[in-house]
Amino acid sequence: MTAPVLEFAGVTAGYGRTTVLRDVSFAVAPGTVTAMLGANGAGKTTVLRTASGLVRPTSGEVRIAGTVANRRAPNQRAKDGFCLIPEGRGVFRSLSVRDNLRLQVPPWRRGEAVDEAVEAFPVLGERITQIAGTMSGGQQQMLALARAYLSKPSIVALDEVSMGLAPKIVDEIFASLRTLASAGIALLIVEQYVQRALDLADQVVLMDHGSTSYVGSASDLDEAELMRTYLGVSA
Ligand SMILES: Nc1ncnc2c1ncn2[C@@H]1O[C@H](COP(=O)(O)OP(=O)(O)OP(=O)(O)O)[C@@H](O)[C@H]1O
Repeated sequence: MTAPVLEFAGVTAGYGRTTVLRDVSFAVAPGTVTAMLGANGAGKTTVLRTASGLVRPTSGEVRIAGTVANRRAPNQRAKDGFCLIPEGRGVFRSLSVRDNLRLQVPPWRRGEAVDEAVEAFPVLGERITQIAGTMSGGQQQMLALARAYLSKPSIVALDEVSMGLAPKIVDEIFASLRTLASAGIALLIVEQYVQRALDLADQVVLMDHGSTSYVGSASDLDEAELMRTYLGVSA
């Protein structure tokens, strides 16, 4: 069987003396979409930061492509196939769209990279010479997704990519996420639009006060469990 692209095995982690994640375990299979949901402060961003190497576990293991990654630095994890798109994007704001795309790939791929990205993300084709920082938030987000697409990672983790965007733009972002998924890239999505995330997801991880309260298929998810996690009420 192929190893999960990302796996947490009993991970406990936090900031300084503050423990945020407690005994978190889940796995993302290659080419699948996982939605990580939970109330504000439940620890979702901390999971992504721990996966990317910005936060180190105090116990448990983070594995990327079947190899223990606890001691691997963020740039090494990127080489191992893990790509994080943080809240607030990840584009070079002072460079053009074209240069943002070209810089994402090694020199010998630069010629084809722009065409490849524009084919998958046509919106960028109309703006290829525009300075990234002058584009709208949604367009910049699309550029960040296109950059991720070009680096051909095995998994892209996304933190609230639709934050603050108009609904029509959010639709476009979700269409782009489908493009990534259909290219065989696994996704780990932290998203405030719960229903949209569920529509895309194969698996759901529910976070509740730093622990998982549900890890399983999206279709088996009990609505009462979801309500409990978000609202702290028993339905
Ligand atoms: N740098 C930090 N130092 C100390 N505590 C932090 C730090 N960042 C986050 N925390 C704490 O960790 C807990 C989990 O935060 P985290 O951002 O992971 O949650 P979240 O589920 O992503 O929430 P939200 O949906 O509000 O972004 C919170 O109690 C938060 O205050």
